[in-house]
Amino acid sequence: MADQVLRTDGLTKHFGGITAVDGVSFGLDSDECCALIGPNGAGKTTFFNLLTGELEPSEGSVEFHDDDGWHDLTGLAPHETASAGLHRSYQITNLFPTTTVRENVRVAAQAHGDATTRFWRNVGAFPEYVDEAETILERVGLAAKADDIAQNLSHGEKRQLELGVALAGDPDVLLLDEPAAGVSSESVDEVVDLIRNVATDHAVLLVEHNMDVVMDLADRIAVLHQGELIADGPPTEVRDDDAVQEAYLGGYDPDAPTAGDDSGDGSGATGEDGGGVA
Ligand SMILES: Nc1ncnc2c1ncn2[C@@H]1O[C@H](COP(=O)(O)OP(=O)(O)OP(=O)(O)O)[C@@H](O)[C@H]1O
Repeated sequence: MADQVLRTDGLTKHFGGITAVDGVSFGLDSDECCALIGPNGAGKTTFFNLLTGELEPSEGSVEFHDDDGWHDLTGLAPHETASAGLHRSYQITNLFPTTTVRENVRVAAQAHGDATTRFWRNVGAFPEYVDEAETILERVGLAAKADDIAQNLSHGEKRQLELGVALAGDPDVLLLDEPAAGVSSESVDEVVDLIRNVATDHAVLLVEHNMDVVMDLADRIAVLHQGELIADGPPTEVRDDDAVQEAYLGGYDPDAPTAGDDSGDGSGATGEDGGGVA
């Protein structure tokens, strides 16, 4: 078994009277693709925000492991957790819409590199970041679109680019927030293949409502419900867990025909085509 790269201990976040994340102790191995699932309001986004430092925990800790051992990330700012090796893609697109595909990745690479405060200046002076961008675009399947303007990409391609942006700076851990959300059913397989590829050399923690994607990709599933981790284990075991069925999956059947809108309403798990099953 690989070593852990990330762990939380008793991680908790209160918003006034609401406990969004409630004493979560969780670990992620360096070679693992783990899915974090749960109904709307379960605390998944808050948990991500606590990991990256976008929110400060009320209690508990976040630690990250590298060659020098464990480091306490609790309460660090997002740029500090990113420097440590924790990168995130967002549910809401986070691209520079009017610049090129290459430039989106180049800026991210340079922001994580030494020239942090100069990332808009003089591209020619930093060819290594252009090279890094080219390599990443190759990997995410967008090399042929490098000169396209980001806002002109299809939705699926924007998801590929977001993954490319998250890969810039060579993180150890990728946190992916609904990477298949809004992607048409024809393109979901491409996104799944891409994440599977990226997961071969990164630890991946993904939030995803599409249970077909989750069952396809995840080595392990962690389930949040009302801020608490109610299950954490192998996919089939978690899928068949009574508490998980009741809290979220509500009769999810991988073989059931699916129909309906592409996004689902997020209140329960969806099949590949977004057919509600809750
Ligand atoms: N900034 C905030 N202020 C107050 N309450 C918040 C804040 N952010 C989240 N919450 C509350 O915390 C709880 C967890 O929300 P969170 O967005 O983390 O859930 P989620 O599992 O990501 O949901 P979704 O699947 O809809 O994205 C919810 O009750 C939400 O209303």
